Amino acid sequence: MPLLSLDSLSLTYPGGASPAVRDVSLALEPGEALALLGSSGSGKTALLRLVAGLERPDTGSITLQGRVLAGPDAFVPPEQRPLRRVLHDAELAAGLTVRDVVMDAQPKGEGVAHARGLLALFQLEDLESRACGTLSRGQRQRVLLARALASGTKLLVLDEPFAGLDAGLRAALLAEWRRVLKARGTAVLFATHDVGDALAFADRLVLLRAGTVEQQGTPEAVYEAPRTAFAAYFLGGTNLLPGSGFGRVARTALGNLPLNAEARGQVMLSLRPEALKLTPDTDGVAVGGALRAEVLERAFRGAHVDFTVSCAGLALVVRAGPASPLREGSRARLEVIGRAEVLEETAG
Ligand SMILES: Nc1ncnc2c1ncn2[C@@H]1O[C@H](COP(=O)(O)OP(=O)(O)OP(=O)(O)O)[C@@H](O)[C@H]1O
Repeated sequence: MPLLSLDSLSLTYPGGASPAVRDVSLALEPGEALALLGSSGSGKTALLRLVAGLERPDTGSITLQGRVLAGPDAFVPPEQRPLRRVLHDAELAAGLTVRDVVMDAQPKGEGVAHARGLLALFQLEDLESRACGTLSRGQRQRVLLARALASGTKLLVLDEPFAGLDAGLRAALLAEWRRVLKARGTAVLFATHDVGDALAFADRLVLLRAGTVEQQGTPEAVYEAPRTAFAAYFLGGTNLLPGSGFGRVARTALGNLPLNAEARGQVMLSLRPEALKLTPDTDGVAVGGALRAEVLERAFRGAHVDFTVSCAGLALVVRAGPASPLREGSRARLEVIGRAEVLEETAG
């Protein structure tokens, strides 16, 4: 049985032109980390507020551990819901020390060793005697997370939990925190607009668009088989390419391409930037299955470079290693080295 289930939830804010949440259904298993992923205004916070009991749904129901928290005939107020939340309005008493905040949130009987373990997890040991009012935003966020986890709750509801944490700390914290949540069997429902955080931290993700579920599944499943162009673009960018499917292959402007699924007739394909390979074309002679291309733009992104190239009448984004010698105006050879993903929609 799922720990938490949302069934056909809808919410329109008073004065709202359109619903913030429309007919959303999802389930969270015990110990699972589920990301609500979406751009600004897609309904992530509204969904978390519904689960926390800070909003009442217009229709639909919310069930936690078999108990209906919200529905046509039920509404459990926020303070009686067996979950911990860290939303944007979360506050910390300015005068309390970091250690006291975490100690106060622990179940009775847990001692200072338990609190220190949590402080260490969130790299707060050096700050344990500091008053909360003197902390930076990122430090406060870590205290809020430690406090939420201290209670031993089975469900955490978190809005942008990693916002305000710098990249190094974020990567270390994400991995370590995930390990601890798994060991404790704590489930997390968290909102993020950051694809990297969702892919790294979540067991499953729910992609939201204008209050509705665009697609849900494991990060791998959604990344490898996006159903729509929106999903493909949101999860890491892509190239859209029309084609004509005949089984596991489609005829396209780039030649016959292998597909991730069966397709017949006109199809729209998503071809990831990493499914394409560029090599410098020094002698102007096309070899093998390579196509001629010209580099229009080069965007250096640290770990990789994104090239926009012109090829076969298309503008394509191709990802390459940071050491690639290609520059704007370079001639190149382009090869397709990965599979194209078949989208459900036929228009881009
Ligand atoms: N109190 C409110 N009154 C009216 N409309 C609201 C209210 N709060 C949010 N909305 C609207 O509901 C929709 C969903 O908002 P929500 O805060 O859930 O988005 P979000 O995905 O969390 O965005 P962000 O990433 O910017 O926080 C938006 O169109 C927003 O303008």
